[in-house]
Amino acid sequence: MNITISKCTAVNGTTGEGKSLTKEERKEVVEHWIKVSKKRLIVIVHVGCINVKESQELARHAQDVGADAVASLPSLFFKPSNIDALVHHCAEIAKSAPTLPFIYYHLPIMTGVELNMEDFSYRAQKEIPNFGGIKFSSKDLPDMIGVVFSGVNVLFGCDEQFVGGLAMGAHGGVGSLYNFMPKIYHKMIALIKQGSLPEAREEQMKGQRLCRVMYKYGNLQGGNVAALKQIMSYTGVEMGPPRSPMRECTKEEKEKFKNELKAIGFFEWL
Ligand SMILES: CC(=O)N[C@@H]([C@@H](O)[C@H](O)[C@H](O)CO)[C@@H](O)CC(=O)C(=O)O
Repeated sequence: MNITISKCTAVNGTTGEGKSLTKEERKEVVEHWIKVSKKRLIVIVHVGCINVKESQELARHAQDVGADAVASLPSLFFKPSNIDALVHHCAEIAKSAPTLPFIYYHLPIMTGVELNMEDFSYRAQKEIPNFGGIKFSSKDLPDMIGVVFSGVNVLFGCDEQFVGGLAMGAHGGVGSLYNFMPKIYHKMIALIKQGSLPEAREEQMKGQRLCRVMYKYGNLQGGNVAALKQIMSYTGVEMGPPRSPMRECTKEEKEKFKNELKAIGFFEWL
């Protein structure tokens, strides 16, 4: 069993954050990540857009500049209403970067597209020659285990449920908490591998404590990404302000936020 976790920003290049960026900015971010990663990191470029042409352009760009894989959400306004439409949409994007694995990015809470991923997996393996797996950011673990048994790679994306995801067969994780508390998540992997479930749960509870504070400020700021950026700044990595419709914390909020993180022990987990 080879389980890995990945820092979301490092691996996806243009995901959570990237959804607020223009196409040109996204290309710039990708080029920069590829330059600084110098092949030490796997760079998976998220290319989901509101229309397929722009996704194809970003996929081509990712392939041209040396990315390792592309990933895409479904189309975000005209949403695929059935598996046929989703497979077709993914195939259209995947064929624009034919030498790279294509990963479908299943994030129903944000996209509203909640099709059965087990059914999708069987179809995608047959119909998308470079299909490489699913980033599974849904809490529907029964659906996830179906994907695992279809033979498809699963990168799990619900950080507050990582232990559950691993227990159900996820092969790795891509998420936002790994940006600032990777040690805790590496520990979860090690504990699961050695069969120490109670200890793994202890570590998972830290993730849950973090999420409860993060959601509170994410709600105030108009989105979790804004709160996640704020947490990054407490670890010494300044990410700049979030983009509209999210907002930065006020000075008082920043102080309170930091104190609440201190109270749960966050700074000892780094
Ligand atoms: C809905 C959402 O934003 N999910 C996050 C999680 O990492 C999430 O922040 C974490 O599980 C806490 O809820 C990722 O799966 C999403 C992500 O990696 C991305 O948008 O690129």
